[in-house]
Amino acid sequence: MDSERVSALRDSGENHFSPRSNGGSERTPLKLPFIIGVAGGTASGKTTVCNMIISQLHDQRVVLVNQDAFYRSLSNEQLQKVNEYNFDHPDAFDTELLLSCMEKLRHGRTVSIPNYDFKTHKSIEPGRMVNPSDVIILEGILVLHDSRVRDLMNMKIFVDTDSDVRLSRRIQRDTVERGRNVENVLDQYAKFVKPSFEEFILPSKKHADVIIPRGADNHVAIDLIVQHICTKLGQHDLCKIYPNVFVIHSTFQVRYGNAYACEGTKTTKHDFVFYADRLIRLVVEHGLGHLPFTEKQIITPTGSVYCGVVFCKRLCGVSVIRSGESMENALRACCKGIKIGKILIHGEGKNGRELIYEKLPSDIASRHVLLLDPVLASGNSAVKAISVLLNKGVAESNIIFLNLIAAPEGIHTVCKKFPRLKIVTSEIDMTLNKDMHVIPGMGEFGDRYFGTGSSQHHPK
Ligand SMILES: Nc1ncnc2c1ncn2[C@@H]1O[C@H](COP(=O)(O)OP(=O)(O)O)[C@@H](O)[C@H]1O
Ligand SMILES: Nc1ccn([C@@H]2O[C@H](COP(=O)(O)O)[C@@H](O)[C@H]2O)c(=O)n1
Ligand SMILES: [Mg+2]
Repeated sequence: MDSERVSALRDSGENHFSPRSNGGSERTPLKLPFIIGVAGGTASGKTTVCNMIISQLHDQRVVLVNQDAFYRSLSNEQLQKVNEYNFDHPDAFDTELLLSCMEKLRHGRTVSIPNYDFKTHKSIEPGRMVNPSDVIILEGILVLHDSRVRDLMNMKIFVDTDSDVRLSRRIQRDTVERGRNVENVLDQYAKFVKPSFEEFILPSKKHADVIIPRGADNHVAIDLIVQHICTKLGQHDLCKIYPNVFVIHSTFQVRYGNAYACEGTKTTKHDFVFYADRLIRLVVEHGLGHLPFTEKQIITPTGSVYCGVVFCKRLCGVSVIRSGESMENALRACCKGIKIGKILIHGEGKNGRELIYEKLPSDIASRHVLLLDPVLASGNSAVKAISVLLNKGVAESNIIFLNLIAAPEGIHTVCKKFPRLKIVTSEIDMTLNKDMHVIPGMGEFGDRYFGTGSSQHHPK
């Protein structure tokens, strides 16, 4: 399999099936599925965690593929000495077959996945027919071990459960479900399971994007993962429709910050400001990366030549009062001496927006503008603010609109009207509620950031 090509496709954001696929066994792979790998030691709760994720992704088409299905069948000779066979070694699996099945599923083809019997140690015919889906979860002790398998994944998870807990669960499970006795389980554990865990499984943890301590008991981690998958499935579509929408790379730092900033009653004003400021800084840095630049060579103190870049100097920030003012400090910290203008817009509901106040640099028409507003909801205020800038002579393509959270409705509104402007955000949320608030959202951002109003601890 050509893993370089796989990475290139993924990096270009080419992902996921169309929700309007034909539903048959051969689907048009307009987009590639979102592939999640779930590894961890035996009985760590991998299967249980996957089933919880699947049940929470109720409105997505999800399929679970178990690495166990790709165990090689034992020959009669091997069966005679089954107690000497290491089922925890990478060679126990037919990884070529796993890769070929995954590649077919990834390209929208139905595949037959073998059925494995833990009592007879053999594959049994017929296999299980698996249809392609929007999300494919590949689960097993060694799914993060082989780099070719890892390269297929958009998200890598390691379920990290205490080894004593795992051993006691394994005894329980294997004596009840896999036809073993306690002595077999303990012998196999000491001879193969534990040493292979240390040699192959534990080292693969470093490849994980997310580590789930305590497995299925960790509801917070599972909720975050489900939210991330939902966001990714929605986000990629919008980024494909509007190539000028950029969602900053969703590291766990970003999700961590968003989790705190979005949390309602438990996050104090102080914590909210801390996490919001971190996210704002990331968005501002990312937004600045979209400015035009020229290359510049300099001589370093060691006399070496360094080839760097110089960004366009004619810049200004414009904050939409009041929430947008929370982003000014981060912009000032990144661009020394930057001019900052302000716009105040009034009006709620469907009756349009009114410009109340503006103070903008007199030469704004010749500048690149970073428009600051942390929440893009319906997009009506943004449209008004952008129109003010355009009326002042700013070129649409010279505007970069920075926000922390954007609703799909706001993105549609802004991007349809202003296709040349860029939007940089840290997260595209699910939708707007009837009060035009972003869901799940952060509540009243200005009140929470500046510590005013009754909603600071009870966001709507
Ligand atoms: N959080 C948990 N609490 C109690 N029992 C659990 C928990 N997670 C898993 N189990 C049980 O432990 C056993 C192993 O879990 P499983 O999900 O099959 O692990 P794995 O797929 O990692 O081998 C199963 O019998 C399962 O029901
Ligand atoms: N015939 C077999 C095949 C595998 N095993 C053990 O299963 C474990 C992997 O499955 P989990 O659900 O626990 O992840 C692995 O540790 C093998 O030792 C087996 O006992 N017999
Ligand atoms: Mg399992």
